[in-house]
Amino acid sequence: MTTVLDQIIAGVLEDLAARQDALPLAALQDRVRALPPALDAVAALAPRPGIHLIAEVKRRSPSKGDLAPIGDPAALARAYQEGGASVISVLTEQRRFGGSLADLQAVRAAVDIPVLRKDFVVEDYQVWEARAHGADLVLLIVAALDQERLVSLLELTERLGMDALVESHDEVEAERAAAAGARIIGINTRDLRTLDVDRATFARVAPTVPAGVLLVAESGVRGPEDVAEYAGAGAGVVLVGEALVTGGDPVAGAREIVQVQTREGIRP
Ligand SMILES: O=C(O)c1ccccc1NCC(=O)[C@H](O)[C@H](O)COP(=O)(O)O
Repeated sequence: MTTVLDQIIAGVLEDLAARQDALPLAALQDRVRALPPALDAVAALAPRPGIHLIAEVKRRSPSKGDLAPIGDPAALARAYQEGGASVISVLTEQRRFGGSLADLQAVRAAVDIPVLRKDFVVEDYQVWEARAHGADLVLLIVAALDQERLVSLLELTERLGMDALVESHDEVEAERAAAAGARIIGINTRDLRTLDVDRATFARVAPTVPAGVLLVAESGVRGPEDVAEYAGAGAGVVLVGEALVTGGDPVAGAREIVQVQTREGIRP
């Protein structure tokens, strides 16, 4: 059966082929070599008494359709940074999420904290492309990659001085992420088959992630109570999209999240 993920990746690969025709890998690599080093996302997300926020620039989604008209992604990212975000996530997938590499580049130029390229990365070219447009880390979705590909993409990010947020949806995927050597593991509580969010997934899967790995709770945050729930189950980082772009005041929205009082849950 074809899943939503399969359909998204099919579109991503078509668009990727067009970009590869327009700009061969060697030329892309030359651009990357001329850049300053990537920022250190692991350091930016290091455990602390409070929660870290990865704030997302998200225009549209398969589950919700149009979320918000984001006229100026750079201004939105600056607002997130002002509100206390530690990392900015930029959805660059075009067909389903309305994002672009231009959004990524604009955000990179606007903030001085690490920037995540959030996309459906399956080819080396996309990692080089992410770095060329200023990303410091990329999303690698375990469900989209066999283990060999996951390991080799992770190695490429390291060679480029980048980090990866390795996303899992269940215990088996979290184990694969850890076995691949991921230093940042996300547990996405949105089921990729149904697109439904079940926040309880985080508390179920989190204990299977080894100590010392940065643990990110992804999706489904509606407000501070959900952040507190994820933090209580061990998340040191939350990734939030919809609630921030639809909330009306991104500075206040980000601030409200990073000010959530965390207790003993967050892992060292
Ligand atoms: O958001 C979706 O509908 C979606 C569907 C299929 C694959 C991925 C999808 N979202 C990507 C994300 O992981 C979220 O943008 C991110 O976790 C933020 O989620 P939220 O705060 O619930 O907007």
